[in-house]
Amino acid sequence: MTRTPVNVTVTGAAGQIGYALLFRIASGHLLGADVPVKLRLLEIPQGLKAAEGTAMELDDCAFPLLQGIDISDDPNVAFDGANVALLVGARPRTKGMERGDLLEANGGIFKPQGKAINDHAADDIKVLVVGNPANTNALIAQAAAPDVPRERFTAMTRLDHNRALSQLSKKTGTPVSEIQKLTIWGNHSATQYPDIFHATVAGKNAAEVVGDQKWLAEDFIPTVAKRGAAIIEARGASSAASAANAAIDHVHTWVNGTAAGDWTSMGIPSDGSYGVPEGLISSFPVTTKDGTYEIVQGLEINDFSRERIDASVKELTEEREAVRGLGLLG
Ligand SMILES: NC(=O)c1ccc[n+]([C@@H]2O[C@H](COP(=O)([O-])OP(=O)(O)OC[C@H]3O[C@@H](n4cnc5c(N)ncnc54)[C@H](O)[C@@H]3O)[C@@H](O)[C@H]2O)c1
Ligand SMILES: O=C(O)C[C@H](O)C(=O)O
Repeated sequence: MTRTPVNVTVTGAAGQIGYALLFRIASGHLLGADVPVKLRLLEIPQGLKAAEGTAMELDDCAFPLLQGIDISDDPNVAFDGANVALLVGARPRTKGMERGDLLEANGGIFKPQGKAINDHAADDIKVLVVGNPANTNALIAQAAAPDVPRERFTAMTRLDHNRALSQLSKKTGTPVSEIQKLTIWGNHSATQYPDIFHATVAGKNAAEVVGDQKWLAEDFIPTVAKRGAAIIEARGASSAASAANAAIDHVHTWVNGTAAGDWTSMGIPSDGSYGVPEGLISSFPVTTKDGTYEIVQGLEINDFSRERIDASVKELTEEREAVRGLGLLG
């Protein structure tokens, strides 16, 4: 193994997603079975001891690809030389907290982290924001990193994409491996729109195979969009292993490419495609190749889809206005 190790920074490393994520990164699932990695773990001071415990366990796995683990509570150290950054740590919403308070609290995390990425990360840095509200946190970090190409800041909607695949698989009795071209549009929130109109199930149009608009509107879309809340209700904690799995999928696809004839969903800065205001970090159908991505163009958007995409984009626009009002975008 002669390759230079890839530096992967993970924030919130001592949290539950961090615990589900780090072992898979170290075993080669993020970047590939032949790519050595160095882990940089960022935590707040209270989280450092638990992060050290996780690092001890990582050592005890003797992963051949893992070439070092550094732990810090200083973003300038943790992002130094980072090639991939997974921003997982965020301020959760607590009782009595208004949406504006949540955005402001997260601004206090993602603005300095964006600046540290700007000042210290490697030139090829790729950023995935997982911590909620993921799309707007990504926007805040991006705004604080003017020297980094803006398309390197992405937000995670791959968990929603995977949830949609699984629901459609169950409904149609088709393995997920035979479902392609699903799309999540908009925000990683209850307003997101999982779109099956362009999807195929064993090569046939998914909406036609399902043939049940009522199921689509009243079952599929709310089940996918509210799945995060349903998991919290059932587990007493938000999704962790599935979120970590989706983060692995997101970066792996970004770096290694989408399969021919398929696409994935990523929260990315809009270029104005499909009427999504330029600059919003919104989920789109994308293809990836050689570490870059492109929005799938030319899809026909019917009225049913248009209404739902617009509703989610409206929410994103309001979030952007709120953080702009808090001075977090400049
Ligand atoms: N986008 C998605 O699909 C998706 C899915 C699931 C969860 N999430 C979000 O991911 C985030 C993390 O979830 P979790 O279950 O791991 O939470 P958690 O509370 O178990 O862990 C969060 C960790 O982040 C750390 N942290 C807080 N502020 C930090 C900072 N400034 N720098 C570094 N670390 C910091 C905390 O100490 C904690 O260890 C939450 O915001 C959650 O809502 C997103
Ligand atoms: O943490 C949450 O609020 C839910 C999470 O974003 C999820 O989709 O599982």
